[in-house]
Amino acid sequence: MAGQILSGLNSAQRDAVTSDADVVQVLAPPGSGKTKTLTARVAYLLAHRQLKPWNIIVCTFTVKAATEMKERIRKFVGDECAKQLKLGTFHSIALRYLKQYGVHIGLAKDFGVADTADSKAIVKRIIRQNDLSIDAGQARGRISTQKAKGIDSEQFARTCKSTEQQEFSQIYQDYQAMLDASELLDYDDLLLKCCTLLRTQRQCVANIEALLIDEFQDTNNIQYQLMSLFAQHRNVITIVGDPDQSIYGFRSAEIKNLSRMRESWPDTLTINLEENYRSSGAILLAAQHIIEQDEARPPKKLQATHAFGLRPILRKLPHAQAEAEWLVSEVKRLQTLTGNLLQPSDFAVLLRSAALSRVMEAALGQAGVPYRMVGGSRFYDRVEIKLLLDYLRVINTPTNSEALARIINVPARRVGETTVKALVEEARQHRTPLWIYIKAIAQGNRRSSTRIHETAMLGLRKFVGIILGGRAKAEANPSQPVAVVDVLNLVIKKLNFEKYLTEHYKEDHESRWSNVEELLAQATEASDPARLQSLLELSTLPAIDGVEQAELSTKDDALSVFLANIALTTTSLEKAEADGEKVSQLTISTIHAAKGLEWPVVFIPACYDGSIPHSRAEDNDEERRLLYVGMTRAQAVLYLSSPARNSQREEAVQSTFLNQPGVISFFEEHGPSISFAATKGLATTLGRDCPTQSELETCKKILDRDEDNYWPLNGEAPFTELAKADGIGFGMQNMQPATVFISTNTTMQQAANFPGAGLASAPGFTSLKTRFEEAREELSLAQVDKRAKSAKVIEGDKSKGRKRQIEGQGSIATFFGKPTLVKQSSSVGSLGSMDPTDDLVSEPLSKRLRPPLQDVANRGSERIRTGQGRRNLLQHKVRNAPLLQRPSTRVEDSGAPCSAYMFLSSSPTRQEEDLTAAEPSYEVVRDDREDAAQVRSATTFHTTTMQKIAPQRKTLGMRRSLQGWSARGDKN
Ligand SMILES: Nc1ncnc2c1ncn2[C@@H]1O[C@H](COP(=O)(O)OP(=O)(O)OP(=O)(O)O)[C@@H](O)[C@H]1O
Repeated sequence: MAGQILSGLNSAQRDAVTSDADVVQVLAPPGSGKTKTLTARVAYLLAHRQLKPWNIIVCTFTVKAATEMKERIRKFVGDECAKQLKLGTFHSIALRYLKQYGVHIGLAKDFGVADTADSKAIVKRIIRQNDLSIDAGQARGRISTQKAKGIDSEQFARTCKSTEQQEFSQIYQDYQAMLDASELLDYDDLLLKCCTLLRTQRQCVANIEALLIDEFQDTNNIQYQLMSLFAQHRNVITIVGDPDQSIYGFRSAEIKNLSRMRESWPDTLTINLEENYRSSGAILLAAQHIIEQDEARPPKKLQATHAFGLRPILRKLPHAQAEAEWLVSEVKRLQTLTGNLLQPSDFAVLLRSAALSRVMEAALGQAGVPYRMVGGSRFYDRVEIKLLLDYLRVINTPTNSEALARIINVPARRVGETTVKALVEEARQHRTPLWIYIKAIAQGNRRSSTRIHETAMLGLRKFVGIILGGRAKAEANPSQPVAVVDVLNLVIKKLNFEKYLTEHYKEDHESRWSNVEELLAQATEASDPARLQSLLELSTLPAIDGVEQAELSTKDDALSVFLANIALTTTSLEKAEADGEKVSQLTISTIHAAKGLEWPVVFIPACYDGSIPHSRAEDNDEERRLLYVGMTRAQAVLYLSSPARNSQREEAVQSTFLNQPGVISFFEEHGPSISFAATKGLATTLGRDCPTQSELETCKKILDRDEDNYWPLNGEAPFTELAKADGIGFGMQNMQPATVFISTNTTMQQAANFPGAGLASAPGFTSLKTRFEEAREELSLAQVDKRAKSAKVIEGDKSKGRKRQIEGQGSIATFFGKPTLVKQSSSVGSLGSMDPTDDLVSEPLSKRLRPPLQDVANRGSERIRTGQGRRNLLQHKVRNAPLLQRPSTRVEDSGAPCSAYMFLSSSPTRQEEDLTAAEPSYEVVRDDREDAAQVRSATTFHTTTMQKIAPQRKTLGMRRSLQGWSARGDKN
């Protein structure tokens, strides 16, 4: 049995599993097998040391982790034995003890558990009753913080000094008294009371022979105390953790608990695991570089067991929507070019904030990529979004009685449930739509047979007023299309929606408001006349002789079309779910909720300041660790990206963590070329069978664009967008709403006067086409030059046949399958001592794959323009199309520098305060509240989102839009 348990473990892991030490700390970086080791140790203690399962406590951080661990242990020791383990979250184990022994500390036998909503309601009542000025949400949070520190209401009362503290202390005491009177324990109490129990009734845990804890770095003070109390008789403790992955400081997690433990048990044996079994060397190297920016952190070794693999990607995009579309095109490109070696379930999009998912969901939906949300709801399922959409639905179609009944008293306006029921029934009896019926009552044109209280009548009038106001707004200017965003803004204003969210969702109102901001951004897009027109054109069916066709117009139908798209989106999601389809799905998750998980391909979009590090984060080091956790979820391919403008159209600056000197040298600027060798490498890293070369060749033919070369590397708009501005086959009205730069000495005014093709002939205007031709020529000359140099460096290079290798990118062939350059999985490459200035040929692989620092500094547009790239590993081939950087400030023919870049946007920019980056609203709840229901399937096959209608999308991803350019590029 022991042999079976230990097989597949490395020697450090075996040492940890079989150690005779009483107290063992296994400290190790991500993917080094901590959880695997802990699981094996439990099995070992049961099988080899003959401990009884009911005498072992195993604490995990989430229910999911507990379930997975039990499953793994079951495989070693059988179902019966595994079932008897005390295995679960801290909260669930505490609850078991309190249920069984709580009477000893005066707990009622049938005490209840107050959930978050109950707790909030109690605090609110106390504040109202005492007419206090403290914000209820904050007070609830403070109570929880105090409890997490093990400070009860009486202890707090003894120490408080200021009036403000005394006020809070009063709330804390009253709150606790109310819980006690109702025989309720809140989540924090479960831990606190369990501590009290185990302190006073030590014999309750007299049987405990061993205690094991996963994710120890995220334990808080009270959990630490509980640990000591569980183990108080034998003091046999094994913990696994990684200080670099401590990301719950904002929930009072104490990273110091690790050193505290060593002080409490000086004989603690610390075992470090250094080998990473999850990620490719390149991913580890980049992640390591990021985490090492924290200088206070003790240096640690991290060794890759996989080959170097594909260098992670740090991609710049012009705006959030482009970022989402690029992401989807990369998913499809990778999936197709690897011959379906990668399935959608192999991809994860990890977000700093839940609100960021809206743009991603829309793009995935549009492309028909099935996805699921981990630990949260899809965007349109979020309460605040559903509510606002219901208002828009009723404004658009007041006879939608279903939606009307849902919102008539939300936010609460004293139209109680009984009144609503009565009104619905009366309307039904009179065969009148509910709206017509209540409007008549509210306007005094009809009397209800049920008595409606005066306050309810006021509420009803208010509601009718909002709907009528919305309708009036929608019809305000009969000659203009309905501006969906104006109607939505009106509803938000009339409902005083931000205040409503603040009052009703104390703990996460900011992230909910961010969702509202996202919906506003979407409504803004939908209000753009050009987009509306295209949408209507797409909706219009061909005329059929003899069948009368209603004519749709942007003027009257904007709101309907907006809502219909959302409805179709959600309906297809629900249908797929209802059909119980088991489809491979991409995962969208917050980084917090992704902890402990892994995927072959990981995207971390929105890497800009304000998002990560988060604008409201108090601890930047914790934000960096969060990025590190996200990056180390990736096994084979890691994409980081940042838009120049976020979804609110505000300027976004790439994350400070990624802007540090040297960081760029760990990343590619674009997605990888997927050659046969690259696919073989991916298959090796993932332990999968590789499709044959001919299968891959067939797959390749499906794609028009087999490289990540649509969006320029510098984060500006693609050439196609510029071409539109230049009138090359596109009308100005079809322009991307994003930024469009036009190098010209015309003024903004002139540009406005010369829409579309007119620009090209405006006096003094240098055609974009001309500029790009010039720039392209410059580029190709520089690259021909560079290829010649590179050919000298690496004699006999045979890579000419490769599709393209973007300048500066290490050859994929060098990453996989070439013994001289690649360490295969059997060889372990240390990542500890890389010097980026070392020479290419004589140094270890990981050094060779990094550019020299001086070149790194030169990267970006200048490098591409002049062709001075970092050293290439093998001969490269210039990319075939339009990865051109836009010409930077140039000297005009006249000799005068042309610095007056025009900045045009076809849709208005919004002025609102930055609320994009919200606290994650669906992070994993690390206690018993989390359950399987938090992983929601969201299979999508829809292609009906607003994005689909955007004309410029026709050029995206799989379709080649600039055949002429590509063809010419190929000749280079
Ligand atoms: N000795 C080993 N040989 C091969 N694979 C291993 C070994 N140890 C762990 N692994 C694999 O490495 C991956 C990561 O393991 P595990 O989840 O236990 O790591 P972890 O240290 O807990 O990671 P994290 O801290 O990121 O949650 C898993 O796929 C696991 O099966």
